[in-house]
Amino acid sequence: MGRNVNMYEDLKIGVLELQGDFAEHSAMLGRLGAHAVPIRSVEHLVGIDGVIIPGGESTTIGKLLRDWDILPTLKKMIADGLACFGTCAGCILMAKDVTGYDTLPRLGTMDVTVTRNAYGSQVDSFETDVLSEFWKGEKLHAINIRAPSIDAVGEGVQILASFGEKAVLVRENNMIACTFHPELTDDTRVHELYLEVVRESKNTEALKN
Ligand SMILES: NC(=O)CC[C@H](N)C(=O)O
Repeated sequence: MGRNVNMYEDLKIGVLELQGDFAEHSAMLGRLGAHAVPIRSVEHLVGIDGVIIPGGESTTIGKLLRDWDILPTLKKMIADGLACFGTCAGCILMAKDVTGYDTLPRLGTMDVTVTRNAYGSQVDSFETDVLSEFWKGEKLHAINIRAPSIDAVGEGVQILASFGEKAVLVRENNMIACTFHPELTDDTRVHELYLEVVRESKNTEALKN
């Protein structure tokens, strides 16, 4: 489509590799020319321009984030403006409120309320087209695997795509989250949007210094 893939080659994006579909995120970043940096310990966070929290099992990823002592540092970096993108379990880990799972160790940086497994169990996983307000009503194909739902969003949260009454892709300042899995499709739009958010937060950071 005439896109210059090298436009993101200066960006180093940490991909949390504790559990889940991190490899697909790294592959997507590679397609867009950005560098994927595996994050498995707190030292790996040094020098990254953004971070991706993949889909998987939020209870497992949350526990490992806590037990491997990555959680407090990463949480602070995101609160201080590091661009963060979470898909599915990643969205759950970013949510301030998780219905019925108050004690789930998580980042809790985004002003949204989510419910885990909102559409049922693994066998109820489904694919559908959703409406993307952000891309002016163009369709976005959403793969939902034991997906959470976003039930409420705070004032500072923009809804970028929705499915029926539910927001499925949201942004709050330096954070974006979705309940589906764009990394499992050929469509690079959501990752490109994220890399633009990374670029913006990097520029804001540069202005501060
Ligand atoms: N595909 C996914 O990331 C599923 C999320 C999972 N149901 C959880 O609660 O963590």
